[in-house]
Amino acid sequence: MDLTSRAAALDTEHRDTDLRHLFRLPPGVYLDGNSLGALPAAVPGAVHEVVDRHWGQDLIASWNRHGWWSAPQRVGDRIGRLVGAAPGQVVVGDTTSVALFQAVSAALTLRPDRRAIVIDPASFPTDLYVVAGLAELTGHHVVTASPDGIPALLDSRSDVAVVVASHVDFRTGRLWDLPTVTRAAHRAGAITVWDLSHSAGAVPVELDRHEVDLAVGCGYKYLNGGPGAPAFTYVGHRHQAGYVPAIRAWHGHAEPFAMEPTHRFADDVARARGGTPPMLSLLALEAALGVFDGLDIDDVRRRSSSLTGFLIEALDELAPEVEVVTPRDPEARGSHVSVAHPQAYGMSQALIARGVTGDFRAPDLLRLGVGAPYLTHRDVLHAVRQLRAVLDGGEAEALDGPRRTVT
Ligand SMILES: Cc1ncc(COP(=O)(O)O)c(C=O)c1O
Ligand SMILES: Nc1c(O)cccc1C(=O)C[C@H](N)C(=O)O
Repeated sequence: MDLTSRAAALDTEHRDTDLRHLFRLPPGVYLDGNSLGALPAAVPGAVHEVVDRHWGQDLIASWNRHGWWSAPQRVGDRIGRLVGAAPGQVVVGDTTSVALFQAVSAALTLRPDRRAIVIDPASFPTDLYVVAGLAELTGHHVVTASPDGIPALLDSRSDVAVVVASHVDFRTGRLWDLPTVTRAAHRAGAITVWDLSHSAGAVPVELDRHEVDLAVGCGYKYLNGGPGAPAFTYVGHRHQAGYVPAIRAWHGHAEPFAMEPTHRFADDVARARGGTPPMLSLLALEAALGVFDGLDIDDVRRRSSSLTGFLIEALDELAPEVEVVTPRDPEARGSHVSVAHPQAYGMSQALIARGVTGDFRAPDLLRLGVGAPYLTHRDVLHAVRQLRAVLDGGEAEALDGPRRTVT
């Protein structure tokens, strides 16, 4: 079957999970949902309501009347369903960087006699920076290891307090073996902190089932919460009593309105709350999560695997000169596909000019993110055909100048 017919057949096979009607999509093909997810159609109205009625009319009463106060945990539970966390273990509020700082700092206090933090050196830079800064502050030392090397490393040392790793590598799209790394960490007596930014809303995580300790993740990628949407933090039930993050803010106090001069942690996951959350963004995220109502994360995953698999197939057939660096094994792949090419920057720019938005990651990667609910196999094929045209027309070479991109 040719690629056009395959795309049509696969779109028919996956028609139940085609949720494009729930999004506002501009013309073209958007392959950057792993950086900023598309706009769910319900969000503009919800934000208007929050600004106009909650803020504009009801003002301060909205904290109770419109459930502002309970939103971090209410929205957290909705994200929890997507990452395999039973209610009462997820809160939403800070940026991912701050959430990670808080989670790692709390993990260190759970293992006070250990001096090492292990982190994947290929982590998203903010994770490396946060961990390095925290280690400097506390006198811990940082040891780097790729997730597939972490179990062996842990078997050889007894000083590791925390293991920090991303479930999906933001460059290659490699999906790491979370259960194996988590089990190895537990054997070694260490706490795991997973960054789920590139898996939440795209890949099943099953946090409770795998007894993950702590996790954080972005709200604006596959969860489609919008630019600057707050991040989430997961604190497994068994760690809640001992969860003591470095920044003790008043929304995490046992009795915030007692206005006591000293901090006392709430005795549930509310203790992971920070200061006042960004309410407009938080409620935009809540509206965006409506896309997943009635949908199981396994349904999203099936669609995503089919789309990324077909994307690789089309690249192999139509653009064999680019090197697919993302695993071909669907079990080892997140929801984006990256290709390496010396002119990847020019390719990304030429594709954008043709209405296909992916992104460039230095030094030589073109990343194609698949927000499965709003993409079709036809879209994916169109994108690869545009890439073929870019290569044939020498467009990548022409545009491969200074790399000024911010995305
Ligand atoms: C794995 C990972 N962690 C964290 C972040 C970002 O953190 P923040 O929301 O603080 O900018 C990103 C993307 O920007 C990411 O890909
Ligand atoms: N968070 C971003 C931002 O504030 C500006 C530009 C891009 C981003 C991203 O999300 C990048 C993304 N985490 C990545 O995987 O590269």
